[in-house]
Amino acid sequence: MSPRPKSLHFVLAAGGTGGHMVPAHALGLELIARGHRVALVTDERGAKIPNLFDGVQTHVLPAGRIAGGPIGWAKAGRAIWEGRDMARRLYDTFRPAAVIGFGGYPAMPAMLAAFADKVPTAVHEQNAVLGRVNRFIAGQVDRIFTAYPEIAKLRPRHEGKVRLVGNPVRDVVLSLRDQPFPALTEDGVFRVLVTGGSQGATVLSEVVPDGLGLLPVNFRRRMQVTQQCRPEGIEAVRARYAALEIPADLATYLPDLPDRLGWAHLVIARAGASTIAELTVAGRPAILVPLPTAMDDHQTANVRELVAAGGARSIPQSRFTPVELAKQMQKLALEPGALVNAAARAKSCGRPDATRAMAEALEEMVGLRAVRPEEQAA
Ligand SMILES: CC(=O)N[C@H]1[C@@H](OP(=O)(O)OP(=O)(O)OC[C@H]2O[C@@H](n3ccc(=O)[nH]c3=O)[C@H](O)[C@@H]2O)O[C@H](CO)[C@@H](O)[C@@H]1O
Repeated sequence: MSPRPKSLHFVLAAGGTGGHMVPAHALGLELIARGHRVALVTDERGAKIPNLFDGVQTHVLPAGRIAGGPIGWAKAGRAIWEGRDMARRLYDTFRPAAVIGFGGYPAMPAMLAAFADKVPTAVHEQNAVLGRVNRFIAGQVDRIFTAYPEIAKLRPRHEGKVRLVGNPVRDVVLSLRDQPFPALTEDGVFRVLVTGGSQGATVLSEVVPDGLGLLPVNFRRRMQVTQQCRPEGIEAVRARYAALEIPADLATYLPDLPDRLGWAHLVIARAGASTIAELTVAGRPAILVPLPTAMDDHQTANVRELVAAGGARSIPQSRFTPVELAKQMQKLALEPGALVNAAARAKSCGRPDATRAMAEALEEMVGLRAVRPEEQAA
């Protein structure tokens, strides 16, 4: 056991989607539990996500999106510069030992300020493809934490600073790992969780109810659905499930999603990085529909490992129809043993140690603890 490190300050900088904020939050709690102090830098959206970072000092920075031609770039440049100055003022008083970026545009000014102030830096890449902001600053940071091994292969020149840790998930998701897969009986309830990531997904509202409606009636009668819907589609989804007589609990956001995950026999979802991390930590089989417009098609890249392991099926959005969904559900849910087998395979892809590994590597980076020999070899 290494000696207890002294308390330091860490700044976490994350764009405002759940995909960036959830792993930042998990790391933040771990650092606080280890006796450190944490400040969060994000945008307006990130500061409003319910139940995250309550009690942690939060700073909203202007963040420019690099898009829209020369006028857009000039506007973005001004916002980033202004954000960088604000971050430097924060660092003057907060004195961070390191600044850790989780991607997204608000991370950019925080990282630029850290470079200017010569504060040690790290980024965490949740996806199987390096995101735009992370790619831009990869050459300058001290560590690149990744969730997928592909990143080191794609960027050989950064290999020495890449650490494969996985995606940090909430403790309540971690606790699901020790629980058995929910009992499945031929006449028992079959529970389905449908989620489109932190912003929801219209295509799931349009296709899933009709797809479930095509399943054999004796199976449909046993089904219970929890579905996260976009607000504009929620009433149509409610009406469709009522017509199909499938009990469905609908919400635009599920703050208790981890409990619902523990409850579910099958998940139908987008392929955001945290969703996949949660499925693999908990060990839940899934049918995934990667978002086709995700930057560099990163959601398609995210599903590869899990699909190859047999823990999920992936359907490209262009082929995601009620008939295709029903077909895949029959294979996964109605063939004896297939679901439990897929659950075990999903679990084999989990990296439940991500948060602790990342916190330890950060402490090592700022010189608080020695690297153990087995870590050096990893
Ligand atoms: C639309 C988009 O660009 N999505 C990107 C965004 O993630 P996005 O936020 O869409 O999706 P993720 O799957 O990564 O994360 C969603 C998180 O929100 C939580 N959740 C979701 C719905 C809900 O009702 N309740 C709830 O708690 C999930 O449990 C999960 O922890 O960043 C990820 C990480 O860079 C990327 O992989 C995604 O492609």
